[in-house]
Amino acid sequence: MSAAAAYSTISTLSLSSRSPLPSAISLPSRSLNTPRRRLILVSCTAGDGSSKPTILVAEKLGEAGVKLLEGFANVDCSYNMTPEELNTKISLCDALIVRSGTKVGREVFESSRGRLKVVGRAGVGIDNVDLSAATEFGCLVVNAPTANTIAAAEHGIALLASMARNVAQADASVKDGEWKRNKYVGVSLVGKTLAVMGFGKVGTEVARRAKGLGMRVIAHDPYAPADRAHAIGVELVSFDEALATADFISLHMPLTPATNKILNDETFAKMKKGVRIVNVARGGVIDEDALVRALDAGIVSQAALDVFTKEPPAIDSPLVQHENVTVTPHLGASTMEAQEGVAIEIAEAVVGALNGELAATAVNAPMVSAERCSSWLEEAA
Ligand SMILES: NC(=O)C1=CN([C@@H]2O[C@H](COP(=O)(O)OP(=O)(O)OC[C@H]3O[C@@H](n4cnc5c(N)ncnc54)[C@H](O)[C@@H]3O)[C@@H](O)[C@H]2O)C=CC1
Ligand SMILES: O=C(O)C(=O)COP(=O)(O)O
Repeated sequence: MSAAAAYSTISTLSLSSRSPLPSAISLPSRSLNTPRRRLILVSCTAGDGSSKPTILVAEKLGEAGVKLLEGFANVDCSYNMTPEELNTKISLCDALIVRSGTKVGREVFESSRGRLKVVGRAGVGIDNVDLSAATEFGCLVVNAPTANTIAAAEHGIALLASMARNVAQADASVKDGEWKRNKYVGVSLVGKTLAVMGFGKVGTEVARRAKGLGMRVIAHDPYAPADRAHAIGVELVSFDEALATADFISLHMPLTPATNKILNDETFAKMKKGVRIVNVARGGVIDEDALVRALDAGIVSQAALDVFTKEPPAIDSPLVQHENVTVTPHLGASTMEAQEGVAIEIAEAVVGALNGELAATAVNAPMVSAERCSSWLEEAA
């Protein structure tokens, strides 16, 4: 199908025909009488007139994904670039693929001077991409929302169980020549209440697994339907009820202005004394200084953290060094299986978008102007 034909087909589709957008940028629900918003397509040949577009891969991507990209484009895998190197290279690229370690801020779009058409986020969270700048510069942002769900949920459960039994601390102690069986007595999971904060893809899989461990699972999510929760035996509760009831809290919401530092001095004060917290979502959803205070005060007895406001965190961070805190270096999505899946998912999304196909995982498509889109299509025709 030509790009123009594809555009005319797609422009008649409504948002409701697609899988839901990630909640971080969920669109307001539409009444039946509201005009349907149009989806937008990108179509592209190389900006320099050659037949192939150029795709810059800025962080390690699974081999199958790279191969898929190479079948369609010139692929430049340049890992560990400085921001300056990225800004220099970007003006020669039609698409950019990143994970969570690359900040794609306004200056990247400015430096691209209009050539960058697609940013692919090889994972779920798009908080490292400036979506409004992308939209302003007419660049489509796509993510890979499904392939790492299980990996993230499994890591959440791994942290939950290892925190409850002091596995990391006990391991370090034995390796130090100690044998402190009394010091590392843990707590049981069975019969305890777990509050899943953010009952989306990862949260739901964590809830299922926690039920299998004999936990009572409640969830808080302002946008999740109660019947989906009930179907797996989970009760949806208010934010305050979740805080007041939970023995364990597991965070699975995106980082947005609304969730930034959602756990803070005020909300820690509402928690059950001795609560244990797992964070496989984003560091920014917790006020990290407040968490240290809550740990020191015994409000929070333990925390297991995969993500940090600044990654990597400072080596002397009082949070990282706290004896009741277990940390991992943002490993939630890091299984062999998830990384291969994510690589394919993002490569297909980016190639599809550059080809002018419907970008099912676009996170800003409805906000890119139709005029901008039409100009790409004219260029491509
Ligand atoms: N540590 C890691 O390597 C990984 C981290 N993640 C993080 O986990 C997050 C969730 O991933 P998915 O479950 O795939 O996304 P998702 O979009 O399926 O689920 C997120 C859920 O959070 C809910 N939510 C939004 N605002 C909320 C609020 N104020 N309070 C409670 N719930 C709220 C949404 O309604 C949605 O149901 C991602 O945004 C990402 O930041 C995801 C994968 C791997
Ligand atoms: O998918 C996500 O949101 C993640 O946090 C995974 O991040 P990563 O791709 O492993 O840098």
